[in-house]
Amino acid sequence: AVQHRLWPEIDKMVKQQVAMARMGIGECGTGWQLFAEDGEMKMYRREEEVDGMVVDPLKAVHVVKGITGHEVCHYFFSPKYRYDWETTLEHMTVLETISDDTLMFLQTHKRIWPASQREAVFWSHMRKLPNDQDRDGPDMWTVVNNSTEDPSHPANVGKCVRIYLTVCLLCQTRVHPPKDGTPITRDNVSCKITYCSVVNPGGWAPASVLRAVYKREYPKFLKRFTTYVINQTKSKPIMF
Ligand SMILES: O=S(=O)(CCO)c1ccc(-c2ccc(C3CCCC3)c([C@@H]3C[C@@H]3c3ccccn3)c2)cc1
Repeated sequence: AVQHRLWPEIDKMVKQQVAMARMGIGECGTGWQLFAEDGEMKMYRREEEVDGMVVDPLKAVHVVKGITGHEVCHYFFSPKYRYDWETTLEHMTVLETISDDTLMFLQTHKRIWPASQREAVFWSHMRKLPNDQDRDGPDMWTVVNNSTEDPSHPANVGKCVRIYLTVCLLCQTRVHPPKDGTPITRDNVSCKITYCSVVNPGGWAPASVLRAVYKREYPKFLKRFTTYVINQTKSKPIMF
């Protein structure tokens, strides 16, 4: 099949983001602060500014029982579920279906006073990754979202300020087979989730407001999304 113009960028970005997501917090350089904790979920951020704008990188690690990495990535990637779990979303459009595992989105997010409303144009790619550490261990799944230009949707022409984001959701399924050899149920699976994101707000927004928004919204987002996947999958066959 003919390669899509974005494919080389997508492939390079996915490999780079997954390599970073797999690194422990200690290996990710200094300056990470644990800013939220809820049971198994630990959320870190680093305070960073670009041209006076807050672009604090975020890294969250979470372990959720009863769901698999494939399921987590499926519900994160598919547009048809997004309004169910993404509370700051005002509008979402699929601009282009690049392939069955790669989409281009336009999203507008609810305005966060006093900042002006934001929008994002990004490609989103879902991929199963060989578990190169442990050959017979379960595979890993990832979704990478990365802002891109779209000639038919130039930045900052309307009322919305264009943000620039890079997001990586990396999922590692763990299976604890029952001792008595009975079939695997959801009690025997769990998923280690690593969520990394860098959001450049694209235009000035008060640092104190943005940091307060990040502190409030990110823990809420990950909790709400993982709870959503648990509820969507509990009565369905396990998707490995
Ligand atoms: O993981 S995703 O790819 C899922 C697809 O939707 C994604 C997550 C988050 C965003 C996002 C976009 C804008 C903003 C702000 C920046 C200035 C004013 C609006 C925020 C702020 C951080 C707060 C936030 C955090 C978490 C969830 C939603 N909101 C987040 C975009 C995409």
